[in-house]
Amino acid sequence: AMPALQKSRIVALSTTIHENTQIVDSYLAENGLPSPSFDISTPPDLSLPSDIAKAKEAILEAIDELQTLMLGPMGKIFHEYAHTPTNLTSMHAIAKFKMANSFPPNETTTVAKLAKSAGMNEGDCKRVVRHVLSHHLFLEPSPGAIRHSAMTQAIAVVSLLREWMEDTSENMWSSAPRIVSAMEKWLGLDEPTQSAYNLAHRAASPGMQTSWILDNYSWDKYRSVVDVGGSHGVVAAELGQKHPSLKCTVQDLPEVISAVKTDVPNVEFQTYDFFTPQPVKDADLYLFRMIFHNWGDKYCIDILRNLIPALKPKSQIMINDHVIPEPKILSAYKDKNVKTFNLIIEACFNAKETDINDWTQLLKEADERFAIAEVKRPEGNQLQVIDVEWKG
Ligand SMILES: C[S@@+](CC[C@H](N)C(=O)[O-])C[C@H]1O[C@@H](n2cnc3c(N)ncnc32)[C@H](O)[C@@H]1O
Repeated sequence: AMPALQKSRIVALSTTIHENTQIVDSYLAENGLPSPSFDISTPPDLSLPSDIAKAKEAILEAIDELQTLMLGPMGKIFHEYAHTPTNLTSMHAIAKFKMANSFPPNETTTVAKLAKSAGMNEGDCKRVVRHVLSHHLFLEPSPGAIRHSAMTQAIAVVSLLREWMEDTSENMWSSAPRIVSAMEKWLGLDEPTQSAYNLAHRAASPGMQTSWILDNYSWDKYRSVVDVGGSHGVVAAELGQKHPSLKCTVQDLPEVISAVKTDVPNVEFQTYDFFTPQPVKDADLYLFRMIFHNWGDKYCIDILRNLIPALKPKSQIMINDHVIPEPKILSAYKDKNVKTFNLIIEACFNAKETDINDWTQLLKEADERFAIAEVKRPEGNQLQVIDVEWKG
């Protein structure tokens, strides 16, 4: 018998792209949504139901691998991998000079006019515009005419996006060139280079939604919850609203608590430094959402030990944070995001992302009575939940 013809990897990938693109396309057509383009008719964010989002993920994963294979080893390094710093330079300029905000979405401008309203040197402006045009930020419908693309419009409309771009370029990536020197110089040291850096706005980014923990816990069985480092009450506000009988306390540093604007129903805000003993005794649940990843091990241990005097037998501790998945669980495409974040937090805080073995070790080192009851990995969410029970 003839051996079955084996599809090569690149053809298998192109088939994945083809089939899943059809799924996404039919969904958009059936729901009267615009087909993605660079035009400003494309909204800043397209939310898809989970089965369609899965097809989209499959496309992106396959494209990523196919692109790497087609570039080849040297091509990948020269023409893709090494380009990141240049992208950051133009991202910095776009955000800093508010270039996307300097003319309205429906108008056409020129480099000269854009430079003037953004307060830039014309030559610099031209170089930045040329670079970002190659990434579909701005469009050039005819030579010299500059219009908004879907991307620059998103930057203009979503002010948090522009702020995030500026913040990332200035505060995070500015330390990138020094990470390797630091690795060389301070082998394994735990000190944060910067503490209490408020990343609360990241809570809104895709994959970090609060909805999973809100919807998948029987909150009604608790009477009191303390959200340690709870910022402006991202989680507590919703808890207080949905479960009025629950007593919610949000704790954070004075500068964060004093900026809490509105009166949030059923939520009490309290100034507290988590490197000092926990003042709220005997709560049913202590929540730590995106707290530990900012700190090196010895600081995490300190935070945990400061909780002990407040705990009663069977107190619950919920850790909602990044847990590095076991090798091979994520696709290379998703893994890139996780590992990038890992380098960012090393750059900013000298902290590390931890896998489940590291978490187990860390809790044990803090105190043998911290017992992991369950680890949950909500689908489509970058944050996992580690349920810990106090065996005191
Ligand atoms: C990444 S944010 C997480 C905020 C919130 N838990 C969430 O899930 O969106 C870290 C929070 O820890 C707070 N924080 C930093 N150092 C602290 C300290 N020593 N005591 C209490 N809170 C602190 C920060 O102000 C910030 O609100």
